[in-house]
Amino acid sequence: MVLIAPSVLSADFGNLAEAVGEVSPAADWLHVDVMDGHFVPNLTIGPPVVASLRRHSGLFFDCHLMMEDPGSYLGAFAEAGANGCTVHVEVGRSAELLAEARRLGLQAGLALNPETPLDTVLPYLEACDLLLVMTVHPGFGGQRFMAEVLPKLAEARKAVDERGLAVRIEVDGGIDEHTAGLVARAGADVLVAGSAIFGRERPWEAAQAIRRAAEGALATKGAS
Ligand SMILES: O=C(CO)[C@@H](O)[C@H](O)COP(=O)(O)O
Repeated sequence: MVLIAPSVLSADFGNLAEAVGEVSPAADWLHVDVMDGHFVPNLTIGPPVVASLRRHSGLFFDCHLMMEDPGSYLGAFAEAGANGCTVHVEVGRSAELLAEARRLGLQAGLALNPETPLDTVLPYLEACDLLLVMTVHPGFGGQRFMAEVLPKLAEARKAVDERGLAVRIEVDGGIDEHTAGLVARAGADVLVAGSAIFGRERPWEAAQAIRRAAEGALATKGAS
């Protein structure tokens, strides 16, 4: 089953609760992009905004911490109502951060950038609930999908399945109704999309189109 996670990065920040409410019937999770201006050259939102949104939404909040020091904030995100927090393998201390996330009752995610080899996350798979394979360089919405990441995504799926793990594999960046089938076939089961949902006139329908494209590709894969 494929989960669709609209990314709030492309939503109207002045009207966030309404934007989230509008897309919710077609969303499984809400992807919350947290950027610190250091790990990535952009600044977005933090725990107070998550806490405010929590009062308006019952969705699973999937917080992607693009931060150099996520460990200092995991507790604040848990307190604010996050359900899952994903940290980047590139910042180090992965074992410690994943264990801390789980200790706080969060689903623990580990992300890797497009140029980061899969080997860097393999030692931590058992400590993860989610592996986030970035399909753009993190920091901004609306970038081009990097098809060169597809072999790494397929390798990640193979590693998770060979170990018999229930780790979800999420993709983020450039996902739309054209790329959804590619990533679903390569093994992704959580699809994050920002501009292809919130950037469209009818976000709810756009999310459904992405879901249909992913499920259609999986059905064809099953039949072939
Ligand atoms: O983490 C990020 C960007 O760093 C994302 O979650 C973006 O929000 C995805 O945006 P689109 O590529 O779907 O427009």
